[in-house]
Amino acid sequence: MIIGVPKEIKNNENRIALTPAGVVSFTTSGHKVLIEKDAGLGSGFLNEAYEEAGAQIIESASDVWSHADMIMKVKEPLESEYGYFRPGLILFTYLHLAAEPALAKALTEKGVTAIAYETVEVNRTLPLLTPMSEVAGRMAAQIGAQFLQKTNGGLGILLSGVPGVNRGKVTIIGGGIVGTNAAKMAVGLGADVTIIDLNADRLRQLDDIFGAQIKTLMSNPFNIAEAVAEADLVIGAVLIPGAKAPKLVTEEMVKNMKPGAVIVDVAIDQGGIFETSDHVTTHDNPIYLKHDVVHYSVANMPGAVPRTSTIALTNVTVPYALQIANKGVCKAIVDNPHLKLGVNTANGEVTYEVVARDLGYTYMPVETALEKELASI
Ligand SMILES: NC(=O)C1=CN([C@@H]2O[C@H](COP(=O)(O)OP(=O)(O)OC[C@H]3O[C@@H](n4cnc5c(N)ncnc54)[C@H](O)[C@@H]3O)[C@@H](O)[C@H]2O)C=CC1
Ligand SMILES: CC(=O)C(=O)O
Repeated sequence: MIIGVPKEIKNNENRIALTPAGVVSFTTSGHKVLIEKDAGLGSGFLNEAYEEAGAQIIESASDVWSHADMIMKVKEPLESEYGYFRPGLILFTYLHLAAEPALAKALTEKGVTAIAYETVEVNRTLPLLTPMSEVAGRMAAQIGAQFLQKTNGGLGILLSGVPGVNRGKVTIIGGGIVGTNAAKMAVGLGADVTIIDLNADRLRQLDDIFGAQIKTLMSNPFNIAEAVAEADLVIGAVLIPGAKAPKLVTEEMVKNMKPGAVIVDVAIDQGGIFETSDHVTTHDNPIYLKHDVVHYSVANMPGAVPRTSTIALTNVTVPYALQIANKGVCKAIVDNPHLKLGVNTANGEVTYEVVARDLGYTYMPVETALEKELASI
């Protein structure tokens, strides 16, 4: 198979979908890898390193897209890339389609087999999302601390406090991978941390991990309103896999926050959990003020720490990509039901149920969408 890796074009997206080590995994299995020139530079990987690993460096994005059987990316394709879509093309990347209706339309109109990293699921865990959630969760506490500084528009609070002065209050909504990693950093910074989740077992696990260093609360509108009003920093970390994020924090709750308090809505890639985080921001211009509250809603937070993130991401994506390359997409998804859950579109159909529901498509199981192809393997 020919695997193509274009340069990421999203604002300040410096990750790349394959490292030179990843290239070696493909070339030793007999595949050909095309890397767009300079695509690895942001992560510290030179063109020469890819060539030494056996890849071919290609000058233009369009040549990478048009010659590859499978495109590996990090972020969802942007509008300027939709023109490269064609029937039968395999796309393996983050998609977050429930928040990207135009992309869903382009993928289905062009018959792309699009496999989303974030919906590959193993025993109710999301192995291809986890490492980036670890990165974004850890960043969320650090970014919150930064924007709480008066000089950055915030309240002027040091999360640790100092002897004789209260610690800053951090409320984390969603206690999964992002939430746990945000809590680790916030506890490390000395903050007063509350984690809210809907899953009582998850709250028990968090209590076991952190003990008296955190408080836990069941997720309901009453508890959320109270914890949000008290907080200096609120981190949004809820996920319902594949689905548009629920708006758990209403505009009224945000109005009750202190002027200069900070919201970091990590869940913005699925649409965000705050009614007021109504648009995505970029690393170039990461914040805006609404009701005097600082909102940070960057959808590619790990793109700012690309060296760490590229290695962490490709550690987990390459084994799945190799299965697709070695077996072809149909045999790979038949053999691996976890990977099958990643397929969001195929042959013009939306094949992930909650994405279809949230975007108003008729859901078609992937076995039905790829019936003919599956019959011939
Ligand atoms: N902005 C960015 O750059 C990045 C964003 N993310 C996003 O962060 C979000 C969280 O991801 P993970 O932590 O990996 O997900 P996860 O699945 O590990 O955790 C989600 C948590 O939300 C909880 N939850 C569900 N409904 C809830 C409710 N109504 N109230 C409170 N809690 C509820 C679940 O019980 C679970 O513990 C996702 O949207 C993910 O795509 C991840 C990485 C980077
Ligand atoms: C998860 C995701 O969308 C990211 O790492 O950018």
